Amino acid sequence: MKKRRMAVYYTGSGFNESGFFFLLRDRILNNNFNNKGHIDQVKMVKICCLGAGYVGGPTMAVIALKCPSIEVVVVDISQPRIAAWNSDTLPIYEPGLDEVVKECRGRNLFFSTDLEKHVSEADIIFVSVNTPTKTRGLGAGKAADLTYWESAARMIADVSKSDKIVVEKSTVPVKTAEAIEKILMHNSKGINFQILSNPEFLAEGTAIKDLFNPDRVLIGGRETPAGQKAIQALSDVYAHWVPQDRIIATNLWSAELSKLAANAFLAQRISSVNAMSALCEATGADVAEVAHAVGKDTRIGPKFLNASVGFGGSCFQKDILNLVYICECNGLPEVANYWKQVIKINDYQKNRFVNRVVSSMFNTVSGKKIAILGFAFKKDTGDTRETPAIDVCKGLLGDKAKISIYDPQVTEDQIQRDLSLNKFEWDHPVHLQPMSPTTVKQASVVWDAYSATKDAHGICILTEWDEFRNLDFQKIFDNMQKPAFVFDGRNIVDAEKLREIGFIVYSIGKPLDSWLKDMPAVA
Ligand SMILES: NC(=O)C1=CN([C@@H]2O[C@H](COP(=O)(O)OP(=O)(O)OC[C@H]3O[C@@H](n4cnc5c(N)ncnc54)[C@H](O)[C@@H]3O)[C@@H](O)[C@H]2O)C=CC1
Ligand SMILES: O=C(O)[C@H]1O[C@H](OP(=O)(O)OP(=O)(O)OC[C@H]2O[C@@H](n3ccc(=O)[nH]c3=O)[C@H](O)[C@@H]2O)[C@H](O)[C@@H](O)[C@@H]1O
Repeated sequence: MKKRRMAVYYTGSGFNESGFFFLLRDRILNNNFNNKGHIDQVKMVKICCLGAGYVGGPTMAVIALKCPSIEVVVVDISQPRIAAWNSDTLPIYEPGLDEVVKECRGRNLFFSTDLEKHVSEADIIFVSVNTPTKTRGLGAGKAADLTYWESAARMIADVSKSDKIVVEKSTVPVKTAEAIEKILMHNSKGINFQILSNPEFLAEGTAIKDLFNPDRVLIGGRETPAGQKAIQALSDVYAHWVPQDRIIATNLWSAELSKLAANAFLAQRISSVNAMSALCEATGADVAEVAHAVGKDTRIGPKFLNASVGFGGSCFQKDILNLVYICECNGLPEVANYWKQVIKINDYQKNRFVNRVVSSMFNTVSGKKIAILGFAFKKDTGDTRETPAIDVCKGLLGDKAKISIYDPQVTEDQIQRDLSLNKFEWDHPVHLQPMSPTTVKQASVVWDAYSATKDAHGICILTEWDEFRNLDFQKIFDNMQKPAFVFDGRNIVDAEKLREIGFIVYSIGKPLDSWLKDMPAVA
């Protein structure tokens, strides 16, 4: 069967476009034929990924682990990031990642800054670069900034000497593939490029687990024979470990839009439960009980219904803003406003939390020490992009609090940077961000929860790190100013036990402490 295909598509000194994808497919499946139809020495398929970040790094490490016959090179314009990937201290913290990288690095997984060499040698190029929210010009504050994507596409066009499959791994606006195609084809010198959309659904903190066992792998491509063959070639990579029924093929635009839709639906669930949490506090209902009862309906399901201080992370807000912009550009203002509301409720939830802290503490936190436990946007990651902790800290600093921050994975430098950067600046490659942002003097960063809480008037729990559940709260209470407050933005502490110790406790969406009931309404 494979011999016959090769005989049909292999055309002497070169390939037509279908021939390239068949050869690629055969190589992925590890059968290589020369032009006489004999098996050649195996020439490895080469994958190159542009962007060694939270997505590029773990995704490529798992492909390398699961496909030993494929050479995977991850390249980046940031030299320090590549140096870190080649060191014992990887640039991102992700459970299980060290083990995967250690097993493959130097075998069939490589990290390099030599973009042009590896792009020109690759058969499949993943592009996993930043797609931040635009801060200036048309669509500022909403549209995706495709600067990094465009420069990656131009470089691919410039250095390529052979046919390539170019895979959109970054989250991009619908129809980006069309723009990328234009850039690639314009300079193609007769080279055949096939663009695929293969959005990534991993969540940070569980990236390796998600990549090992994805709910689905989505591959969108052109509905032409060459497009379909490119889809097949990429599915063959994933088929090394992902069951066939979880690999979904669609057209390009469905794949691009599905990624934005999935993030919008997930964020919408959180805003829905957070909106309910405000009503629970007003009525005496308990949001955990409501979420449990609602989630028991199999049509709704139990996941992603934890009320919180607000969602964070690099993508939910960015991708919804992008979706809103696309709706507006397509003349759909009602649809745009519908999704905008998800962000508005998230902002409301963060403001509500800050107002609750300030109003509970006699309407001022000026000069008071507030301990911040957790700064990352969720547990098991050191990532702080768009973390609700930034807004909460800025809100408290705005009311002149002194804040003392502890997070097990986030460095002081990162926290200071986050508190001084302007909105959306954080989402550009690190080496292009402002070099030395001004230090926020009212904020200090310490290395354990007990130092953070010593002499504090209140504690805000902003990340659900497991270690915060098991703190010695009696010891903490003894070392705090009185009355001592705990504001639990993640509902992880046992409020009743803390009240027995003497704390005044606020938990999101739970019946209010009698102290808080008399406080002015918050919004
Ligand atoms: N972080 C996450 O959990 C997820 C992110 N995504 C999407 O994946 C994309 C990447 O996200 P992250 O990995 O989190 O970003 P990141 O900021 O961690 O990594 C992006 C990397 O691309 C590099 N880069 C920028 N321009 C480049 C170029 N022209 N050539 C080579 N490298 C270049 C940067 O230096 C940076 O290291 C974004 O579109 C994001 O929306 C999708 C799913 C999950
Ligand atoms: O495109 C992306 O970047 C990714 O965005 C999210 O992943 P991530 O942001 O890493 O983490 P999530 O677990 O989704 O949490 C996002 C935020 O929502 C919060 N959250 C989550 C769940 C919940 O019930 N309540 C809640 O407040 C988390 O604390 C966190 O701040 C999606 O879950 C991934 O599928 C997607 O690939």
